Amino acid sequence: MWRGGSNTRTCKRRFFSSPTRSRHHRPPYMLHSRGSQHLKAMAEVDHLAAERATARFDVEEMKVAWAGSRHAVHVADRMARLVASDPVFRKDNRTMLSRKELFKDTLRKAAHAWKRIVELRLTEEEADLLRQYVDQPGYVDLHWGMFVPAIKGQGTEEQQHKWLPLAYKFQIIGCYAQTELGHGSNVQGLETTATFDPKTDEFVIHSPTLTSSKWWPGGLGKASTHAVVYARLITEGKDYGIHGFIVQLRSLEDHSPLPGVTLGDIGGKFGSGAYNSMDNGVLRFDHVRIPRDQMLMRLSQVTREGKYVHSNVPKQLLYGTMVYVRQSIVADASKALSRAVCIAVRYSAVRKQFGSQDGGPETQVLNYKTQQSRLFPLLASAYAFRFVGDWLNWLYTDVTQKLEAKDFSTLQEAHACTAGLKAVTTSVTADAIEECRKLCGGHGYLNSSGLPELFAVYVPACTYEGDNVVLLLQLASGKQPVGTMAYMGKVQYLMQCKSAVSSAEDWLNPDAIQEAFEARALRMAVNCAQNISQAASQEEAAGFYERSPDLLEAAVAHIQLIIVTKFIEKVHQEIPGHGVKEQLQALCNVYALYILHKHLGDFLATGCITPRQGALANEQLGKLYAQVRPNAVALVDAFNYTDHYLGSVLGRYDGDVYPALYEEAWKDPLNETVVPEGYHEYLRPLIKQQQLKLSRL
Ligand SMILES: CCCCCCCC/C=C\CCCCCCCCCC(=O)SCCNC(=O)CCNC(=O)[C@H](O)C(C)(C)COP(=O)(O)OP(=O)(O)OC[C@H]1O[C@@H](n2cnc3c(N)ncnc32)[C@H](O)[C@@H]1OP(=O)(O)O
Ligand SMILES: Cc1cc2nc3c(=O)[nH]c(=O)nc-3n(C[C@H](O)[C@H](O)[C@H](O)COP(=O)(O)OP(=O)(O)OC[C@H]3O[C@@H](n4cnc5c(N)ncnc54)[C@H](O)[C@@H]3O)c2cc1C
Repeated sequence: MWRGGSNTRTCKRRFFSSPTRSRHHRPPYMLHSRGSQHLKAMAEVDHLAAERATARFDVEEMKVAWAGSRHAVHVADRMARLVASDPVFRKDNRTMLSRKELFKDTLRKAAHAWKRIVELRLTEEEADLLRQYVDQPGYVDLHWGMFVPAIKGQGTEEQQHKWLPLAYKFQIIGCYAQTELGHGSNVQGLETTATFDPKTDEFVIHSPTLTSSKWWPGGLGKASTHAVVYARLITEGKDYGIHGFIVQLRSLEDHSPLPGVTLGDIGGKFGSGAYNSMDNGVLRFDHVRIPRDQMLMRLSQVTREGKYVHSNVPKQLLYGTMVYVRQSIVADASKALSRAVCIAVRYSAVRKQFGSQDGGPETQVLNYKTQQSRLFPLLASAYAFRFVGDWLNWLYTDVTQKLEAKDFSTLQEAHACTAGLKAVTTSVTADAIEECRKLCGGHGYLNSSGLPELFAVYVPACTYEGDNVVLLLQLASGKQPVGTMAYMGKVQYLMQCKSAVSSAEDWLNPDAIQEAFEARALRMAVNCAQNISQAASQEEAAGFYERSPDLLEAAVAHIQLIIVTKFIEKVHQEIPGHGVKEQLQALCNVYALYILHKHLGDFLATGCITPRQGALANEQLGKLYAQVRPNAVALVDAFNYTDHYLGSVLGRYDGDVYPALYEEAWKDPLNETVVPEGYHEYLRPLIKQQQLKLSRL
């Protein structure tokens, strides 16, 4: 939800309380009852009906393909409607609230969501969806998304037994306090200390410097009572590096900070509304004592005597919570992207410009080839990210099960894939939301389009949970040709193969696409490896550093190959529903050929394809856009988003955009009075002064 709070208060103030408000200042259609009846009648018209009629596939079945199962469609539908119909979850003035009002509104919504979850005895799946549709970043995201998973992943059974029930019932509220003012990406560089005191069997948590202040954790600033704090473990005079500790921050009686704890909010963030609903916080410790058993001890322990014992597991398991969150961020990318694309496609079908010579209808902007070539790749990317997200979720579940059985063989692959996919999908999505804003012309810049706030909320995903560049470099440092890197085992073939494409249609062959993408990714990786060894005769690290810009591009090529591969695999599956498979096939081809066209330099420079084959790919892309065009609106309908969730007058399901835009404008606080505040102080004297000057001439 992008906006929040009750609309009643603003309406009353707007229409009945203002002494300076003129009746004639209302929108014309609100002046008499006939006007509003007319508006109602208009609202019943589906302005996009003609678009929906041209779809060549079964939209209901596409909803199933998008959601993953019939059950998933059904549950999502119920939860979305539950939220949309509840006045507490209204979100039509969020960008106009002050920071304090917005934060209080977030607390209110979170409390109400919890009440509904308990009253309706919702399952975990339903509760997650309900929170998703409430759609306002807040402390609960970190409580459920990071605090609980950190305890589950890094706590012993006893610790889980003690802390999880408290967290599940909201008897405590937790956040994830890792990043510090001086260090975020470099986790090993964190400065907060946890020194074991064997005399009292406690850890002393301390912030030795200003730069060691915890800085950024969501939910920390005002809401959390507890945190999982990452600190350097020091025992018997030795520093054992970063470990997690459960630390109580605030009183459970009156919410005041506990002795030795200094904490607050770090201040306003990018955009109005947006992520300002979240209380990202600052936290300092002055020798705060916690019992020894509040160190998360699944991976390593400190004994009563102060001895450090490390279980026989990779130390990177400490980063497990981040891997978990990165895979959910990939799933989320397709949601954010599909929302923006849904708005832009529907509005582009409604919006008309030019094309009429004789006063007849103008052209829908969706019919312009340039609009299609900017928009349809984003539509295809939304589907591509959805399916690769499903696969990543499978990979994560698989690695988790293996870890339970002490099999760590796929840990590195899971880290590389989550890091790389998180980086690529969030960067593309952030850029795509901005592109959708431009695709909606001037109206896209209005808050009521929903796009500015969607962008402002989404864009930090490129930074949080690992800066995208840092994560891509992690991927680039991967060494073994296993899992998704297995194609590297075909090095001899892929280094010399030549694409057999000789016509535009040949690019519809998934094998041709797959081979071109594999050869490009492999050749870029091999080029990097060769350049690294040439750049640094003595040390590999120096060469890696020197060639890191090229490594980034090679990492992106590898991730794009994974996305294309998983889309192709999806389309190969049995997919029920008239025309559904064909549409997905077309979108898969759009995605792959668009990437090929956009990165043509890579494909040509590595000699995977010829310039002529590149031109044929572009020719085929144009044909695919024409194939997508009649299905575009139905393809975004398949996302199954309610108007409430979309939060956009431009993306309304019925396409009745103009009355909605007009009505929204009048809700702005500036329109509460006809004559603005400040007129008598600043405008009138100015005008009068000028008039006086003129009269003297
Ligand atoms: C919460 C739910 C979210 C859902 C998302 C929905 C979004 C919806 C929008 C709004 C809703 C609001 C919700 C928003 C939530 C925001 C949450 C944000 C929370 C945070 O940001 S928490 C802080 C995150 N911080 C980071 O990510 C830091 C990044 N840095 C690192 O990860 C590491 O420091 C590093 C990986 C870059 C380097 O680590 P280091 O120990 O120095 O390691 P290296 O020497 O480079 O590598 C050593 C070795 O380890 C391997 N390795 C590294 N990491 C991992 C890992 N995670 N798993 C496994 N293995 C790992 C590495 O490859 C090396 O291996 P090798 O030796 O080469 O074999
Ligand atoms: C909205 C939001 C919510 C957050 N929530 C939380 C939370 O709940 N809990 C928490 O602990 N943290 C949280 N964070 C912090 C977040 O995880 C960090 O900001 C993130 O990991 C990036 O680290 P940094 O800020 O130190 O960036 P820096 O590492 O300082 O990055 C600055 C620049 O340096 C570049 N750079 C850094 N290292 C390298 C390198 N090795 N090679 C090349 N370039 C490099 C980066 O690409 C970037 O351009 C949040 C951040 C935001 C914005």
